[in-house]
Amino acid sequence: MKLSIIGSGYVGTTLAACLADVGHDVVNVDIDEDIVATLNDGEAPIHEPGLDELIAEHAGDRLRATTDYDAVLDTDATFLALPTPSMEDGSNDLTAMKAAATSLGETLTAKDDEHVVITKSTVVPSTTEEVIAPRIADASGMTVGDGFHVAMNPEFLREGTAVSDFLDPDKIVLGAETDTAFDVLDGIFAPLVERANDPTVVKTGIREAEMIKYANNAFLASKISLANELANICKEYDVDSGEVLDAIGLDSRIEAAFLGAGLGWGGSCFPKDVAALAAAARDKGYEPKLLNAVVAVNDGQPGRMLDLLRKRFDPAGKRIAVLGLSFKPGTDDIRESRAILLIEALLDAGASVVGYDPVATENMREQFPDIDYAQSAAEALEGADAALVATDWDEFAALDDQFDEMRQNVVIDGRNIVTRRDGLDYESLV
Ligand SMILES: NC(=O)C1=CN([C@@H]2O[C@H](COP(=O)(O)OP(=O)(O)OC[C@H]3O[C@@H](n4cnc5c(N)ncnc54)[C@H](O)[C@@H]3O)[C@@H](O)[C@H]2O)C=CC1
Ligand SMILES: O=C(O)[C@H]1O[C@H](OP(=O)(O)OP(=O)(O)OC[C@H]2O[C@@H](n3ccc(=O)[nH]c3=O)[C@H](O)[C@@H]2O)[C@H](O)[C@@H](O)[C@@H]1O
Repeated sequence: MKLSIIGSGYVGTTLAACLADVGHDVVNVDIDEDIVATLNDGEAPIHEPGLDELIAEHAGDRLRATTDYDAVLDTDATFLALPTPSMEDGSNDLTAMKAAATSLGETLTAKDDEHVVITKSTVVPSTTEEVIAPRIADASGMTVGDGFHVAMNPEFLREGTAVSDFLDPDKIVLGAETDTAFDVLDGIFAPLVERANDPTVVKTGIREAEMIKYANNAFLASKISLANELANICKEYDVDSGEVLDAIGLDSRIEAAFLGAGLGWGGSCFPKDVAALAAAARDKGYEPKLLNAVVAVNDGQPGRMLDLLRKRFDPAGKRIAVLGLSFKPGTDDIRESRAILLIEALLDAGASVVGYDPVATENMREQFPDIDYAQSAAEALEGADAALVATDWDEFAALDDQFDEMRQNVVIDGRNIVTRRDGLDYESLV
């Protein structure tokens, strides 16, 4: 099939490369000329394992990019993969979605046959039908179900494993209200389903599809916060939380994934999506008590880590190494990284901070240009009074002699990853 994708960030680019790889002709439309040029040069505009290879293979053939919305005219369906960031009150900022819907509608006036518009972005229930569709209709002069159709296909990929998550998903959720829209969705995903490891295809309504995405992320974030709360209680009773969480994860009703206790969840999605779901609930007069608590537990973890440091000494004037700056291992993305909160708190307390991360240093330097950055964990530890471990990069598990170069031997581990050994004043957050 011929497909267009508006927005070429983490999701749009992965979607484009993977849909080209399963045999579709794909064009990416983005307002960012640099991204378009990079894609047309056969390179990935973002860092994701496997993405460079797919783009190099298909660019100029089944995959191309442009800033010109007219490219959608030669396609059967358009995905909207635009950012939906948080506003002050937590609700979605739909500026990009609205702008793209209007541009798309204006373009579709020149299209003779029916077109299907698929929301890929994470949006609260009713957005596709009440915000996106009316804008396309107004700008195109067409009506939903006659000229164009809308659908919703939420995305569950994780950063760092985006390509493999997309090509081998647990489930594919297709939300639509018309047979035409379902037929097009079937045509798009059939080659992927055939190639993947037997994913379940969930066919549902548009609002249900929108909600499934939030429910998925809210559940995962809640699971981590519950693990953190249990681990915090374990710590009060000198109980090994790792053993407890590993054991409960053996229960097939609980399952081991996302029980990793520690500094909590960050990234571009969990914080934004839990906030948007809570705001959407409040908008309808429902106070989301559990979601509020899930956020509160998460927000409390960095402060607990600082308390463990303060138990040793006042950080004012001390040199503190922050190991790990990205929001999780395997990515250079620092959005909502817990390390940011640690660095802010350390600077407020008058400490001098040296940060180290295998790949995220340059991104963090933009946010904190005035702290020190080390080229290696060993360099960060040299002369430091304490080390705070913020991200579970594998290389931190292998640190050993490097700790001997610290001025004081305090190691506070926010991810339970450092190998404990004699000679360290080691304490895990949980
Ligand atoms: N990043 C992730 O891991 C996941 C993100 N999502 C959701 O997918 C959506 C997109 O997220 P990302 O890809 O991370 O965003 P992103 O910020 O990486 O990329 C968005 C792209 O849209 C482009 N853009 C903005 N306005 C435009 C317009 N009017 N016309 C054309 N292009 C425009 C930007 O230049 C940018 O390249 C969000 O709703 C997000 O919540 C869902 C699952 C995973
Ligand atoms: O909606 C999204 O954008 C995506 O959000 C998450 O993906 P992502 O944010 O890339 O990364 P995760 O691996 O889920 O990690 C999120 C945060 O939770 C933390 N985490 C994860 C797992 C765990 O056991 N403990 C824990 O603290 C990580 O350190 C990280 O800060 C979801 O896992 C994806 O399914 C979803 O598509």
